[in-house]
Amino acid sequence: MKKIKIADGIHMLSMNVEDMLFEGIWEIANGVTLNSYIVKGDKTAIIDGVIGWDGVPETLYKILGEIDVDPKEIDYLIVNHMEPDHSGWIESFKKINDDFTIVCTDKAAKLVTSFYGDEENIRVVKEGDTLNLGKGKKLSFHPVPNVHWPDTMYTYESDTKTLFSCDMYGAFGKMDEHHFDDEMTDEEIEFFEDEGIRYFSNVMGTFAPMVKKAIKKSKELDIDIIAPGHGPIYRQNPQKIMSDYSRFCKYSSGSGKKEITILWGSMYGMTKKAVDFAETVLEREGLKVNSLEMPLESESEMVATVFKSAGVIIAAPTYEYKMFPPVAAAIEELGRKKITNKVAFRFGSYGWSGGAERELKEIIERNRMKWDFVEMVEFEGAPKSEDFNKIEEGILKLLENMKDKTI
Ligand SMILES: Cc1cc2nc3c(=O)[nH]c(=O)nc-3n(C[C@H](O)[C@H](O)[C@H](O)COP(=O)(O)O)c2cc1C
Repeated sequence: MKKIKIADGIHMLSMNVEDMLFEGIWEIANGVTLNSYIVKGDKTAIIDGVIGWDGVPETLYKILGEIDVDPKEIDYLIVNHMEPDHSGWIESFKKINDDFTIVCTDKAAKLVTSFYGDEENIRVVKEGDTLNLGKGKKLSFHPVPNVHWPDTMYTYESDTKTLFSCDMYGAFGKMDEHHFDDEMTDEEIEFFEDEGIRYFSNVMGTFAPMVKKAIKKSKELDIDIIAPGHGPIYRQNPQKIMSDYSRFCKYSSGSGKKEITILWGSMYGMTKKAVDFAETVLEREGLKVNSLEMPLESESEMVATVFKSAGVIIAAPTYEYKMFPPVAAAIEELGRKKITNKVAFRFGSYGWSGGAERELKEIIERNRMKWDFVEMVEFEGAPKSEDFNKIEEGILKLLENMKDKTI
């Protein structure tokens, strides 16, 4: 765990986490940070904690000592969001300090009690409530429900104009030496933008309508610094992460980069022959192609890659009268993440009956995904030259339809 000074009286405590599945599902190939914040006036508040994946709370208490904060003298725990990656240390904290007040929304208060037992000292806050810590440090609270649980809120510090945004404006990706946007190289900025896409699509995407409202709410505050619960701090250009998040909301509802993702699977290489052909057509047309072979690709990467692409090709054969299961499961997952309105094209091989196409339509319909497919191509066994012609036609039509979706 590291301590990073943000301003007089405000520190970030940050730790890198790797080799685990985020939310028990998402492979985090490049790790993730958990950020906690200390605001010290006459009184001391800790905004979100970190769970015990790195010897926390012991490492947390040690590092607090290094910035002259005695954990026993922390007055307020500001719980922006009760998800245990931020609040999981409260139980240990209670063992060393029995005189503190938890500050949170009414929905979080209920969760604090059900997760960590009856708490007497909870101060429930509503929109605009304030907490004066002294020495110019004044916090205000701004609920942003369903970003990403119902309990979530922003905490804003008016002296330094810092927004502690918790999961909002977060990104995957561990931080090494650089923690602020102005310290980062262009490569690091790009890295965190990509990791932001992966984080958003995996964790926040389902809640895109509420994220839009939260962006609006943050724009109403006078912000110099955005300090999220995961990922870098934005102090040079906090507008960047706000506009990135606005764009990510648009990816959720069908727009994307000028890229095509081919989401495919093949048992004996028949559909793969057509995938290889599609790739040559797309390369000829100058498109960036992301090829995701299922089930070899991680779910995290699959969701993120489809999410950010303006066009999608599904390539899968028939298997037991339905679609090849790993591809069908991937599309179900995209449906759960509410990735809607993509323009798409599908082709695949079958032996005698077909059935993949019917299941695909059923999944798209049931999940209300509203994907707009150009005419699908099914071929018997290996693809023949007339099948390749139809596939090429489908791709060219897809590229045409993609034009309005590319941002
Ligand atoms: C386990 C298994 C189940 C299959 N079920 C069906 C089926 O229900 N209907 C059908 O038309 N073809 C079925 N097939 C045939 C495949 O769709 C066909 O072999 C196709 O060419 C496979 O394409 P691929 O090599 O890209 O996987 C099945 C094949 C396998 C191996």
